[in-house]
Amino acid sequence: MTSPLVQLDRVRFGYSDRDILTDVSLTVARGQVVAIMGGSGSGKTTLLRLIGGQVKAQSGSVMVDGEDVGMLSEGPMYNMRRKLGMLFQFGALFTDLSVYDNVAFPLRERTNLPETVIRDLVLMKLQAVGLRGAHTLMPFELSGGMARRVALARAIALDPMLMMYDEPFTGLDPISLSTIGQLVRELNDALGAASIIVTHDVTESLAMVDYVYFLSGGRVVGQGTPDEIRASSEPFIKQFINGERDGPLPFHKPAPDYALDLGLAHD
Ligand SMILES: Nc1ncnc2c1ncn2[C@@H]1O[C@H](COP(=O)(O)OP(=O)(O)OP(=O)(O)O)[C@@H](O)[C@H]1O
Repeated sequence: MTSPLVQLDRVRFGYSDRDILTDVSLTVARGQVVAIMGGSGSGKTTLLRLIGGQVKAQSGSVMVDGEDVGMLSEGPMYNMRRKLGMLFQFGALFTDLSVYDNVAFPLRERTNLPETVIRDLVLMKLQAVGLRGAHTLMPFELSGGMARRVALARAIALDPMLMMYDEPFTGLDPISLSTIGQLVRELNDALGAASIIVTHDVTESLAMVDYVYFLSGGRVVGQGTPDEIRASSEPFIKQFINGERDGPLPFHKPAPDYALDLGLAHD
């Protein structure tokens, strides 16, 4: 059996004295699309940053394509990052560059390919997201959904082996949202890559991912295939799936007594 493309083993990470992830283990196999879900501030984006090598685990290991990301020196780290594609919620396009030049940007920055080859690659990537016909447009001429698709074409320009998406569905109308969801799946399969999606969008992601991890309190508190997740009786997973405001994940952050805080309490 080949080793997983991404493997986190008992990872602990915190900012200064505050632990964000206390003990996280997960794997992403080649070909898989995996969703990471969890409440706000549960450390989902931090997890992507650990995989991308922007931050280092304080204990445990983060392996990507057989390499321990926390141990890489500058050169090997650069080479590893070159194999990653990232698309963030506000991964804005360069507003003064055309759609074409936005997608060409990483190819010009990171390769020595001649312009004729870059042209073919840009048009192929735009074709893959259905926007070859929009290559002369400027970002201000695009709808939100189109802009997201161009950003997606730019993120896959270098044929990454691992795509990471942070809230790719946020702020999109239902049609654009499902288009992006299907594209994430199609591009993953066409590239022979693996993809990790951080999302709150349960319905959309269960329709297109292979596996889901739920994060809470610095740990993985639930995991499974979409069918297993839908059938789960775990209170945390049910709260998430049903969009219940209160449950194991409390709506209220711990706070002083309300009446006391409002100055209404009497002795
Ligand atoms: N650079 C930083 N320095 C200190 N604390 C940080 C830093 N970045 C994030 N945090 C804190 O770490 C915690 C986890 O943040 P993270 O962005 O990983 O959560 P998240 O699950 O992605 O949240 P959301 O769904 O709200 O985006 C948050 O409480 C956040 O305030």
